[in-house]
Amino acid sequence: MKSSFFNRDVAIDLGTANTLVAIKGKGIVLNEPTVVAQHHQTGDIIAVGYEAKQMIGRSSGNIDVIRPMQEGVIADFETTSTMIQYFLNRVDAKGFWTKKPSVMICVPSGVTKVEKRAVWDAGKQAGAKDVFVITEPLAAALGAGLPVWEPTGNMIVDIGGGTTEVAIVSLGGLVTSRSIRIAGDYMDDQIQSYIRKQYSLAIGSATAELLKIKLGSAKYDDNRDKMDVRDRDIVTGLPETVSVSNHDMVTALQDTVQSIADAIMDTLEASPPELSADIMERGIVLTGGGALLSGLSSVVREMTAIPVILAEDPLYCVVRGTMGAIDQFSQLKHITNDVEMNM
Ligand SMILES: Nc1ncnc2c1ncn2[C@@H]1O[C@H](COP(=O)(O)OP(=O)(O)OP(=O)(O)O)[C@@H](O)[C@H]1O
Repeated sequence: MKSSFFNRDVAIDLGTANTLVAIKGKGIVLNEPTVVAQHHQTGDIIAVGYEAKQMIGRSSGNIDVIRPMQEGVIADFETTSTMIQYFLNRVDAKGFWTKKPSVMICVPSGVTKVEKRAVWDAGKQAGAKDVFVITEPLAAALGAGLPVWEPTGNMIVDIGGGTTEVAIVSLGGLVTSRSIRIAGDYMDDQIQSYIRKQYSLAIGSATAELLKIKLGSAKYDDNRDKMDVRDRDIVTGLPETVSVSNHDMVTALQDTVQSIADAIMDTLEASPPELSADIMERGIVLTGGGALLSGLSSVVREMTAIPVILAEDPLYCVVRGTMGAIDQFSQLKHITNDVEMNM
């Protein structure tokens, strides 16, 4: 059923690590890191997105490089709001709409009413006609193509940058959900502290992320090459090169993987027996960038004894589902609080 509310529809996935913007009929038109660089004294915006991410760890005292979303919550209201406006204006500059668009923004499930309101204000200030807010697990489930409308339990596990959101969806709404602050950023932190402890080397978060993506896995993989990492030795203070192996990565990441499996089991235990029986049969669907960690699906399958399916294009499920929620808005607004409009 199509809604008549929207003219030139825009979907925004406001993620801890990345912000994506999609336009109906055009697809994803913007995909940038959720990072803003500001002048320390004046607060003027110097760079947003990729340009700002390059400045992390490299800026002078005059520039603050901020990640305004952290651990699934809006850590910096004003900067988040300015960033949304900046991204919308940038998309608008490409001339995608002549009339004011309607915007559906996806936010982490942990955000408060006040934070939702701030997001809503930002959309309005950027020139949106109507602003709608949807919570992340529902968007992820829609984007992964789960049959959310059916009277059957579907489990979605969205492993993003700041949070892992585990939810059971049935009949168009979240029946039960859990959000833990253990996801991609936490994996990077674990890698940084492992390398510091094991090799006395202080590496930055960007290097840790690179190690995770290129060498990391949830289980040992002897086919992976080692990777040389050069940074500052914390004892001598001099530059040093160490050779990091896949075994190092698995050891560094094992607690994170265990925590994700525990969150899945806790959510299952809290769900009505009929729904958990559905999930045990149908399986768990993984979305989000963190789900791309090599071998994660099979390790979670071993730990939970439930089939695990990695969604197609896990990094794009949330924005795809946010766009899908626009089409299904008339249905959603009657049955769930996970989609709200015009606060
Ligand atoms: N191939 C990969 N292997 C492991 N991790 C990856 C891979 N590709 C991306 N990631 C990680 O995925 C995370 C970003 O995922 P995503 O864009 O889904 O998060 P987000 O939506 O911004 O965050 P959140 O959902 O917490 O708000 C980052 O931590 C990134 O390092």
